[in-house]
Amino acid sequence: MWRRVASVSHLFSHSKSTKFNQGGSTFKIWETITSESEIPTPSKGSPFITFVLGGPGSGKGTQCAKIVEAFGFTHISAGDLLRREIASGSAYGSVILSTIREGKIVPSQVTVQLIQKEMESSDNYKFLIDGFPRSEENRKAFEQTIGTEPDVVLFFDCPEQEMVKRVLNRNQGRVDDNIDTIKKRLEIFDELNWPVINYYSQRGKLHKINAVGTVDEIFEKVRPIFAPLSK
Ligand SMILES: Nc1ncnc2c1ncn2[C@@H]1O[C@H](COP(=O)(O)OP(=O)(O)O)[C@@H](O)[C@H]1O
Ligand SMILES: Nc1ccn([C@H]2C[C@H](O)[C@@H](COP(=O)(O)OP(=O)(O)O)O2)c(=O)n1
Ligand SMILES: [Mg+2]
Repeated sequence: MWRRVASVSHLFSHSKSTKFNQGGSTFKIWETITSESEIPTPSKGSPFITFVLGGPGSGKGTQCAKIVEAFGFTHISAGDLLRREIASGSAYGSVILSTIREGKIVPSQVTVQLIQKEMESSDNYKFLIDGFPRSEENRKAFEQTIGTEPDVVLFFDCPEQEMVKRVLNRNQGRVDDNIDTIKKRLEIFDELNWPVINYYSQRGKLHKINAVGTVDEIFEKVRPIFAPLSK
């Protein structure tokens, strides 16, 4: 079991918006991306954290379900937590809903606090954090609040055309699964996610996976990454 001692209940009351400052650069430095990083050995005294990155419809959630089944992780989907917050009628629900509908990113303080609550209430120590961090602001807020970096970062690399096709066929009644919002989400992904991908690539933590193929074919590329872990 993993529990963090410090409280972050101050986050909402002290939260302030932070402007993204990417300077227009997209950091598409493929040469630095490795898929052969060694994964550290997990220990039950500290959390073992995997971030799962990829554009909308790249198959993050689908592959997370397979990883949970095979390797016993707890799946924390940032998008699911935000949708749950909307459905619960929380004070932040309407802001979260309009942000998601516009294809934008919810302020990091909100998302990180929801993730932290999930981690703290889990008896597991192996976490898959899906759809997070989506920006450098997300990444830094997690590090500052949780006080740790991920052990492994997966990046599902999928062509835009394929992502659009999958999202339009997803059929889960999501407010952001329509062509207008998808276009905005892809633009924001391109602008804000690449710096995060580049950051973890440089730190030797990134595993880039070609996300085209059947679900099982893709999982066979994921499996060896976690093979050193037992369930
Ligand atoms: N390899 C795949 N090939 C075709 N469709 C897929 C594949 N993986 C997932 N899907 C489908 O594409 C849609 C998006 O997948 P999902 O896992 O929700 O992606 P993400 O979480 O990255 O947005 C879902 O309807 C899912 O069933
Ligand atoms: N770190 C995050 C994750 C999701 N969100 C918001 C914005 C995203 O477009 C929506 C949906 O995210 P989700 O991960 O469920 O979306 P996909 O599975 O990639 O299609 O939630 C966010 O603001 N910050
Ligand atoms: Mg998803």
